Amino acid sequence: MKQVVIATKNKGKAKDFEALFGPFGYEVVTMFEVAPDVEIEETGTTFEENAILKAETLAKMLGQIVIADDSGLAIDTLNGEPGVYSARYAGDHDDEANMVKVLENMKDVPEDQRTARFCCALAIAGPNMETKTVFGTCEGMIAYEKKGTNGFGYDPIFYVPALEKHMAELSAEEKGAISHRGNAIRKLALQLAEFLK
Ligand SMILES: O=c1[nH]c(=O)c2ncn([C@@H]3O[C@H](COP(=O)(O)OP(=O)(O)OP(=O)(O)O)[C@@H](O)[C@H]3O)c2[nH]1
Ligand SMILES: [Mg+2]
Repeated sequence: MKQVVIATKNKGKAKDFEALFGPFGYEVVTMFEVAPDVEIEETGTTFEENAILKAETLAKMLGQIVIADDSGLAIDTLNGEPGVYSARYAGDHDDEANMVKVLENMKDVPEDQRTARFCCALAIAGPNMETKTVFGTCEGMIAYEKKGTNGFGYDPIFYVPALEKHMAELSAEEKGAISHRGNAIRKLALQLAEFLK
């Protein structure tokens, strides 16, 4: 089976990518398989910078093409927070604490001011090629409470008006059809066949 290497240690992202790449016959390989002891420090101030950092670091180490994802939640009334710090907003990769902090910060915000979007920068890097980035978003609202058990991160508190559901109520396939990650991947689709052959 053809493989695509993703520079991630986030199991939720890996599941999202499996749903997106699986139908095209690609097996998703993550850092858990190819570089479990490697920690890449995310020192960038934008999603793109961090995605490039992760993709180029692992591509150099492995000598092969790698895709990286840097993503997060931008809430309008919080001036774009948690943004690039989404994974470490309250506790380091503590999804529960992160959601509690958002709900607490938003508890007095009326419905029409609860707009937000998920953002995803993907970088693809490898030997003898110029690194390329694409960006995808998904518009929604911050709910007043959690709903659903699928997905990861802030999915239980992210309401998707178009589907009248919280993101965590969607299957991985349904999420991929409308998500920031799915939208970014679709922008990369034309290049992917060429890069990953
Ligand atoms: O509800 C969510 N649904 C999503 O679809 C989603 N995508 C991103 N996020 C949040 O943003 C952080 C990314 O930070 P991030 O790009 O640094 O990734 P990460 O540190 O989790 O893994 P890695 O890929 O860096 O190894 C994640 O941890 C989450 O908190 C999401 N939340
Ligand atoms: Mg990270």
